[in-house]
Amino acid sequence: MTISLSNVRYAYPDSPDNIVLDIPQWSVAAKEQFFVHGPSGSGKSTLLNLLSGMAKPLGGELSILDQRLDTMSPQQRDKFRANHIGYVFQQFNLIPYLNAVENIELAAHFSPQKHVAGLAQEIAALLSELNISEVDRQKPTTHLSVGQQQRVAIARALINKPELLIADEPTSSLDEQNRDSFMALLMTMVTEHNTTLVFVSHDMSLSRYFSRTEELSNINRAVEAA
Ligand SMILES: Nc1ncnc2c1ncn2[C@@H]1O[C@H](COP(=O)(O)OP(=O)(O)OP(=O)(O)O)[C@@H](O)[C@H]1O
Repeated sequence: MTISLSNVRYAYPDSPDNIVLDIPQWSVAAKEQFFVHGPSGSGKSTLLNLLSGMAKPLGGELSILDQRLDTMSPQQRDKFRANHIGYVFQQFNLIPYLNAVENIELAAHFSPQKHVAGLAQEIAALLSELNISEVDRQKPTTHLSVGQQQRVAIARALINKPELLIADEPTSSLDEQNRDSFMALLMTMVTEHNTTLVFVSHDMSLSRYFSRTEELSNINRAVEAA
């Protein structure tokens, strides 16, 4: 299993009585493309924070790639994330004044052992695969179209060859056409790279792209109690 949760509970430190997540059992197999659906405030981003090691469960067992995140120190979780997990965010979070290559180099910097042979060639290959021209690679990313920024964000998420890719509503600010092309490209890339994908959104229409779909309320007991 790429992801395995058992009796995982979480509350934010400033509201310890408000249990946001209480997940008895949940798992995602390697190379699965998993869609987690839920309304605003249901805990989707919180779940992703736990999976990526940015937050630590209050209790229970949380394993990613057969390693227990819940017993790691914050530093160990940071290192684990850099080495094994890619992230695509809602607003892509590219650094606007850096160009595409520099944005990707920065991500690669946090996982140096994955790039023993030619980082520049790896970036060039990925950007070619994603159809970002030589000229566009040199522009600050604010000067790129939304569609181009999406593709740079995918390249940045994949440069460290993560076994697990996490996507947090990356289509929420896109029009229908951009959304469809982003989804098609994302699915092609994760299939080609044998990446496990966990994608959260409130937009149920996206479920058609995925091999598995789950309502967060079906795995999270805290929702019923709320
Ligand atoms: N930093 C925080 N401190 C305290 N409570 C928080 C914090 N972040 C989120 N919450 C609470 O946790 C619950 C789940 O929030 P979360 O952001 O995970 O939901 P979501 O499903 O991702 O929502 P959205 O679709 O609107 O992004 C909400 O009740 C929210 O108020």
